[in-house]
Amino acid sequence: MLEDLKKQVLEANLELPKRNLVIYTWGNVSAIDRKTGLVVIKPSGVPYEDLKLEDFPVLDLEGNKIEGKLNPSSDTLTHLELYKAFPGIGGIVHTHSPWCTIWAQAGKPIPVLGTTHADYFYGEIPVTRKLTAQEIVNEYEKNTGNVIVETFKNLDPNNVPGVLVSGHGPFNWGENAHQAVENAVIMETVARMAYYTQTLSREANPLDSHLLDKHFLRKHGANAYYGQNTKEQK
Ligand SMILES: O=C(CO)[C@@H](O)[C@H](O)COP(=O)(O)O
Repeated sequence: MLEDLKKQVLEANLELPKRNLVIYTWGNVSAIDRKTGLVVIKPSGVPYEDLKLEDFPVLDLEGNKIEGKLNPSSDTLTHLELYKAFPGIGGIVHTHSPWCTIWAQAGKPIPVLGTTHADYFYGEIPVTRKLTAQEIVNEYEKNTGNVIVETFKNLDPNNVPGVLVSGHGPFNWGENAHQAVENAVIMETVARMAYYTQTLSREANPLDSHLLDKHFLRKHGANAYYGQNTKEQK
């Protein structure tokens, strides 16, 4: 089981440079086994081309290292806070992919300007508030996770599988590491499309809520709570 999880996380990490989401050793992917609560994450600072299965640190949700010689990613505590707060997710990815990072640095959420976005994210892609000086100085990575969880207090992370950390970059998640990376690739594409849409037309408006429902629901099923609009449709 743990070996399968390591294989999944290795493959998902190798997708990041392949999909042009990272350069050098930027970014990281992790996954969790919900039965044991064990997390496998990319080792810190290792070039993607040098990653080997035996390199992957294994931790518990409190951050105690169970296995692995190398140090876990510097973003580990952020991943762990998200696994604790979002029980439905099985994999997380963080990158500095350029288009999402541009929106994160501008401190702006990505509006739903088209059906491509609506197929994967039920609403705008939110941006967190900035961390306070205190939150940066003390437990920065843990607080980065906390500010993401705070951003989702009225949002379902299963319906919006990503966020922009203000001044930093994107975090995405999914049922497993592969789906988390797929959501990261899609969010990077949507970020670029939204940037150019707004450049072309300052009047570009967020999608009509019925169209948003239609596109998101037909892909993700009508069981989850999607807000007032969907209830009106029933
Ligand atoms: O967000 C950051 C740095 O700001 C990280 O994503 C690094 O880019 C990768 O760190 P490791 O996972 O190698 O520790």
